[in-house]
Amino acid sequence: MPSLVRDWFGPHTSSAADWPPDLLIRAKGTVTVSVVLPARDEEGTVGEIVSVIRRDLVETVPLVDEIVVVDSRSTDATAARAAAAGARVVHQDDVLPGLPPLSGKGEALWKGLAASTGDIVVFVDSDLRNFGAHFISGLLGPLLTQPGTHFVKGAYERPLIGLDGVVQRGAGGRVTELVARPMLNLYWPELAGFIQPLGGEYAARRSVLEQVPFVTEYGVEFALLVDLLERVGLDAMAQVDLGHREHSHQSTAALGRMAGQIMLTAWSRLERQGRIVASEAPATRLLQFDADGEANLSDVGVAERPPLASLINPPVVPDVSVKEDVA
Ligand SMILES: O=c1ccn([C@@H]2O[C@H](COP(=O)(O)OP(=O)(O)O[C@H]3O[C@H](CO)[C@@H](O)[C@H](O)[C@H]3O)[C@@H](O)[C@H]2O)c(=O)[nH]1
Ligand SMILES: O=C(O)[C@H](O)COP(=O)(O)O
Repeated sequence: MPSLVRDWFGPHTSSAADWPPDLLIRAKGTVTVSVVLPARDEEGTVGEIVSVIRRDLVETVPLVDEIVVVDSRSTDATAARAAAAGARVVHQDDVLPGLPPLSGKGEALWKGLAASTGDIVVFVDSDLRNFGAHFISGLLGPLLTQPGTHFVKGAYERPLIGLDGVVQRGAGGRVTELVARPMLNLYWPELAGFIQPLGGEYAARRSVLEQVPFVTEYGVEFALLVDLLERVGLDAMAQVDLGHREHSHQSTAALGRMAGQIMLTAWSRLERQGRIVASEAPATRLLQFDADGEANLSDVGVAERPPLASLINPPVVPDVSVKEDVA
């Protein structure tokens, strides 16, 4: 391991087993904790996740003060299932309704940050199939016990589970391995020690989350790592091993679009940091061919919400980059 990463990795990597809830409840004091779950068409999993959080981390040990599900334009029973399980459900486009709506996961998280109140915010995906309370207590450990830690990312083994149910251990996280990890190593090698840079489970202090922009769509995790490195420094960032993680896999074509969004996000940070001077902006169109040779054109452009703290004093108009029209 390069020494820069090795020096960070040991002292900043722990395991969920190091942070049992009954130890954390003593450290919590008056600090409040929100769990925010972005959810687009997750009726099959969101209710169970919310139920486990309520049972284990609200009723058994009062570690979590608020559970907010951000319904991200679902067309199924996601909102009803989440509400029935005891979450407060907000609809993505109803939060800060004066702003023009943007789309995707990053928008759902930013709206979730705006709609929640906890001093610490834990983000958890709603499509997890093996969720346990340790996902949340593990992420809270360093934040509740170490004042200098501001951001904690989950790490795990990620299987790839085929439609036939065959499990390939360690083969999940295809965009992580083929795009995000190489990009981080090339341009932000300090971040190379994060085992799962794109994982959807992470927690941070509100005071810090409100100071950084949120990229929309699937650019949000990559941008948060790069922007938080700049804002709080590597020493304030940590990771916790949460065991293994199973989720719903997207198709290869959908992951191609995710990869495009992440590449554009990386490009935006390189440009902002003055490390590339481009003669023209990259295209945001992605042309993909299916098995029958049919061409499909998508827009993989990402937009950006400004730091939430900047909205307290208007201008209320967000810093939104306009997506290219692919029609
Ligand atoms: O428009 C959207 C798209 C997704 N989601 C939710 O976001 C979570 C993650 O989305 P998913 O489509 O399952 O992403 P993955 O294929 O699992 O992508 C991985 O990589 C992404 C890019 O970093 C991360 O955002 C994800 O959290 C991470 O799991 C799920 O709860 C979704 O319901 C929304 O709320 N709105
Ligand atoms: O994080 C990733 O790389 C993407 O979510 C893809 O994950 P998967 O290969 O496990 O579907």
